[in-house]
Parts: sequence; structure tokens; C-alpha cells
Amino acid sequence: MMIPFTKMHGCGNDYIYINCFENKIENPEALSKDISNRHFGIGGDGIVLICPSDVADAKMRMFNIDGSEGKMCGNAIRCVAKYVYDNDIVRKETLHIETLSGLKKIELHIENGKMKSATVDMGQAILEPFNIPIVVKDQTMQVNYPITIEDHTYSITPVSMGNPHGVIFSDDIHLLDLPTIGPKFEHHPMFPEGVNTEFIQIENRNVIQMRVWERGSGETLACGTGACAAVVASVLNGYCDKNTDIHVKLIGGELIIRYTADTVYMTGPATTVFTGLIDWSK
Ligand SMILES: N[C@@H](CCC[C@H](N)C(=O)O)C(=O)O
Repeated sequence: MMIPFTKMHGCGNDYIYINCFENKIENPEALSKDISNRHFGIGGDGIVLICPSDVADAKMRMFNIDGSEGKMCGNAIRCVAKYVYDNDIVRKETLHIETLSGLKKIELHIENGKMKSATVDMGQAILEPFNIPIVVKDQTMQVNYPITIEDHTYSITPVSMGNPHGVIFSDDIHLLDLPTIGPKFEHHPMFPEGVNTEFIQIENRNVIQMRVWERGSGETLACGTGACAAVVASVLNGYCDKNTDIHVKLIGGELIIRYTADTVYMTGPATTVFTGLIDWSK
């Protein structure tokens, strides 16, 4: 089966996008495992299906490299908005996109007829343990909960942005051995559905640095939901302020996050890299 695809990225968090307004994908889990491979496939952090929706302008489904489906992806949703706008599927500057964690509203920033960046209303941060989910005795919000990984006890702040995150503050995130510690957080029994783990270094009240180990995909160059979770955790820890633009410097670029009383806003770029056709069947 020949599948047309578009390779896109948001701050280096790259996915293979498939237009499901025109193509039907029967086995996205297996497709993601095969074509995300950087040596034997197209290469990417996973795949994203752009589908028709009964309740919104489009529906997004995203699959990690290991084939697991993510409920939300901040970098992918900006790319989905760019795809439908630039390809004249939905030529609107305010879009609604359906995800497994609900409808998201997106304001597109257009230059010369193409979307360059977007602001997404990511919805409220979820802090109740049962809804993240995390396994802890006390069902109230947890800030700096102790978690032991390889004889070292870290303080983790769990936050859901529609998918589970754990945020850890560190003096130097560039010294951390993520390929070793990342999987230990991801599969820790505290997180029954796994976790995306963000490692944060505070530069000042408006700028933070971040590395991420993503559930299902490993270390990626950026994570949109992770940047939102990181800012929420930074506010809860007293490092940053609500209602302020916080610049999150990721390995692959920068996102601007604003945590308000009602929601979390994420602003960032979306880039098309190339298009192609892949012959795949399973
Ligand atoms: N890269 C993403 C998040 C992708 C999903 C995540 N790995 C999960 O399984 O929850 C982002 O930009 O938010």
C-alpha cells in the first residue's frame, strides 16, 4: 500500500503526518513502530493521523515510536493546524481540533498565506492524583513527591495535561544521563499508565530550560504538553508566576507558556520538512 506522508516538526519534535481525510490507515500502531525508525524507516518521534471530525474542524490521533497512542501532543497539534490550513482543508485562523483529551482551540499566526506559529488553549492542568494518574495514599495535589530511582531520591511534581507528566528540578539538566534514568521513571509503579518526565533548570522567573524523556518515544527535542506541565510545576514550586509568559528553552527550540486561573496557553512554531510516499503493508 502506498501511503502519502508529510514530515513536520514543532521545535524538533518530529512526526510523520498522514492525511486521513484522503487515506485510511488500518493498523496505526504497527505503522508507527515501522516507519518512525530512524534507520529502517522515514524516522520520527511517531506518527500523527489527521482525520475528519464530527465535532471539530479536524481530529488528531498520535502514536509514539513504540506504537502506543498518546492522548494529547502539544507540538503535533500546532503541526495539524498548519497542515489543514496550508493545504486548504480548513482555511480558518481559529481552529478547533478534537483529541483524545478533548477539544482544543487554536489561534493561527499567518505569514504570507502560511501558518508560522500558533497559540493553543491546552486546557486546565490536572493535579488530582487519581486523574493524572499516580498511585499515592494521599489523594490531594502532590508537589515534590519523593521517588527513588537507582538509589537516588528525586522530588517529582506530577501534572496531567491530558497525558501524564512528572517534573523534576535540577541544577544542571545537561549532565543527566536520560537514556539510563528516563525509562526507570517511565515504568515506575507510581505511574500506572507510564509518564513523560521533564527535567527543568530554572534560569530566572521568566525563562526555564527543559529536557524530556517521553513515554513511548524516549528523549525528544521538545514536548509541548511537557513544557506546559513544567511551567505549572514551576509555579507550584514558587519559581515562576501565573499570568506571565514563561519561555521554555528546549533542545530543539523555544515555547512560550502562560498558566492562568482557567487554562494553560502554549505558543510555538510548526514547520513542514518534506513530503513523500512510503510503500507499507502489514
Ligand atoms: N511530544 C508530545 C507528547 C507526545 C505523547 C506522549 N509521549 C505520551 O505518550 O503521553 C507533546 O509535544 O506534547
